[in-house]
Amino acid sequence: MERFIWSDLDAAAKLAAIARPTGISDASIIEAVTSIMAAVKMRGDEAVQDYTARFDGVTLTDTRVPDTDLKAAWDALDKNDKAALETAKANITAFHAAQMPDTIRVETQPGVMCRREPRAIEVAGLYVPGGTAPLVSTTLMLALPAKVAGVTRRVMVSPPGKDGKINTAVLAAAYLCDVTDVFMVGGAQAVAAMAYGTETIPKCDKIFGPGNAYVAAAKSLAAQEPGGPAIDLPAGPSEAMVLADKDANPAFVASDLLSQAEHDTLAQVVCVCTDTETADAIEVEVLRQLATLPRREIAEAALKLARMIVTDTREATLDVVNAYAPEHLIIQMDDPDAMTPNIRHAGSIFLGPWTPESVGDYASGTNHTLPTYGAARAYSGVTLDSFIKYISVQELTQQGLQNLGPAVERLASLEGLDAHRLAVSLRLKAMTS
Ligand SMILES: NC(=O)c1ccc[n+]([C@@H]2O[C@H](COP(=O)([O-])OP(=O)(O)OC[C@H]3O[C@@H](n4cnc5c(N)ncnc54)[C@H](O)[C@@H]3O)[C@@H](O)[C@H]2O)c1
Ligand SMILES: N[C@H](CO)Cc1c[nH]c[nH+]1
Ligand SMILES: [Zn+2]
Repeated sequence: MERFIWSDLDAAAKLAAIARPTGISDASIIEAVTSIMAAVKMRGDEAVQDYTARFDGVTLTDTRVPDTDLKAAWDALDKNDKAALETAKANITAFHAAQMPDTIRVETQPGVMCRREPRAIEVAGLYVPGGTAPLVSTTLMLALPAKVAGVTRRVMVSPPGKDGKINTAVLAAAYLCDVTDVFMVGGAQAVAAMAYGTETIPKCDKIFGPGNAYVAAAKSLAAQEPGGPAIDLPAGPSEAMVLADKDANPAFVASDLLSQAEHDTLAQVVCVCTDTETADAIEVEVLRQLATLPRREIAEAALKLARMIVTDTREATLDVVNAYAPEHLIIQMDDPDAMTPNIRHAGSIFLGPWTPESVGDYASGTNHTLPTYGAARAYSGVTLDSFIKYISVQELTQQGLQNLGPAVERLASLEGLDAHRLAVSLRLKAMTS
């Protein structure tokens, strides 16, 4: 891991020390994704099939997964796997159901009643990654809140494997979470299909979910289209920042760093440590654990982008966090929760030695679809609210319009919009005639 002593760095060197990998925003990725999206817009399913053959290596004439396959996948699942999925489902459902918003009602002044009513999105497109690992858990993280929110149509896409099928455990999870439609499509072509609609894949109102650099680029391009879908958030290759002090367990810290490094060659992991000896021990542990991992080639590539930043105070440590805005922030320091109020930017926080990052990835109840690449400065991860929008409603009594009308007439006049003013004036006049 490249090492930096924070207090030795000037402002520019600090920014360089916490720079994101450039590969994610490569012009070549944007160019490739732009042409995939244009082709799917023009040629629909035919283009989706061409790209599936090119990128996933399978020729599919029908991408829809029949409902009977979802049930069969669930029935065939090992009972311990079923139990684990059910535990995750219960916790994720409980945490997201508690986020259900109520109608807000305010009488802003006498006779002027305003309210805000929640409504679920009608058609949600859920992207479940499957390029290098079948992310069974992402099915739960997207489909459960969508169902709790009341989304009518919950459309899931995921890339097919070399056998021309979606991984069975992903299909079983789709059954458990009551997904309404499943299609075997991945990458930018899947996002394009949900953005524009094809002969078989419905056009979605909003597209959700994480993915690699191609998926993330496709979502952001789709959101820029006039009349295009909304998107949840920029959720690209995974990131973790672990904060450690002299008492942190180096093996625990290393395991959290590696758990995100193994996701993608473009994943970035950063350790911020207040003690040089502990930093050394963490690096030794990273190499020791790395050697045991089946996905060590991916993790090894990601570790080339990794950073070890040595700070001398808790305040300096917090400065690094807020400047980086990590997707995951794991705090293995004394009194970790005392740091939370001073953290302005992070997707999800994991406090103390007994909270490995993996619990949030799978089953604590929080959502693992989280903002990457510094987007935590402005975005939250997926919540129940991501599947909900709000309609505002107002109703005035006669007295209400008498009270408020004169202000509205003045404001309309200030803007030179006389029809607006008249809509009030003629009603006020009607009250007195
Ligand atoms: N931020 C989050 O909340 C979060 C959560 C889970 C996973 N992730 C990230 O999701 C990603 C999953 O990536 P993945 O690759 O395993 O699966 P994926 O499903 O995101 O991507 C696979 C697809 O990428 C496309 N693709 C691959 N190479 C291509 C190329 N050269 N040109 C065009 N398209 C190409 C293919 O269509 C393939 O089907 C990882 O980066 C992981 O870190 C992020
Ligand atoms: N760490 C990922 C979010 O960046 C989520 C995930 C799914 N499976 C394992 N991990
Ligand atoms: Zn993970």
